[in-house]
Amino acid sequence: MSAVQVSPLPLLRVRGVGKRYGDRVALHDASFDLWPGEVLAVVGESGSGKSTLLDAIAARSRPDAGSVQFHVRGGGLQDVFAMTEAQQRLLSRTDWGFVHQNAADGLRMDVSAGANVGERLMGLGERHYGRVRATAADWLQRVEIDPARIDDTPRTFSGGMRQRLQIARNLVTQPRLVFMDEPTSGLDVSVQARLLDLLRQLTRQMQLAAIVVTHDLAVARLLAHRMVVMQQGRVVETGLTDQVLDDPQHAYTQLLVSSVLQP
Ligand SMILES: Nc1ncnc2c1ncn2[C@@H]1O[C@H](COP(=O)(O)OP(=O)(O)OP(=O)(O)O)[C@@H](O)[C@H]1O
Repeated sequence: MSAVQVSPLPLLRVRGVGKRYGDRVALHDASFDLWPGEVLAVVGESGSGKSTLLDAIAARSRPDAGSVQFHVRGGGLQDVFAMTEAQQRLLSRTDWGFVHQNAADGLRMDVSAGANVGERLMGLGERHYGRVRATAADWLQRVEIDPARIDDTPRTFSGGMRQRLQIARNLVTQPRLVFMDEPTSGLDVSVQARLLDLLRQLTRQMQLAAIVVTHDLAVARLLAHRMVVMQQGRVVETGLTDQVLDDPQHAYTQLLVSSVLQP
């Protein structure tokens, strides 16, 4: 499985990104490129710096070192941290999506499923109620939620449905890049499998680039073209997913892979 690289410029360029919390180095010198339509998994054990990396790249927290550049529509690579807050917010509402591990963090729990999806469209200036509702109903269907539930709030949804609704809310604006933080963990195994299938299908159909943080190598295997392995805040190995998983080079990756094979 390899990504199609049609653009001469990456969608995202991460260089030397680092972050400390007091004396603790949470992230050190992370660098990689992400290409349009490419899914990249970030794997590593708990505390290895995966979420710190994701939050820094998604401009949710400012790194202490390094740069993150995004290929904006109709422009070149632009330094995300040189943008104004308003520009960053616009990116988050349009070209970027963020799928949280806990769906409640990415949804408005007290408004209807339809409004959760439609709200992002309205944020982009769509004012026609009929169109917003029709698009929301269409997206509910795409994520396998019965459109008859459009007026129900996510509080009445199961964990898997909430996560699918969060995905619909993020994808309705046709973003080019979606950040996902452990999108399937905390769900039953059968629900996880269905969600993974859906994510795989949607990322392919929409030619969506994604950065998926996961501690689960099976998630990386199924979703990602390429992967980054982190240990103690450092990227210790990167490569095509199948290559890294079938022939890990770094001792830590070998340990991760063998611990899955021999539970
Ligand atoms: N707000 C914070 N204040 C202090 N230390 C932090 C903070 N956030 C993270 N850390 C530390 O930074 C390191 C990396 O944490 P991070 O959450 O990025 O790891 P992770 O790989 O995402 O772990 P997990 O899979 O458990 O979420 C850890 O040592 C953690 O204790």
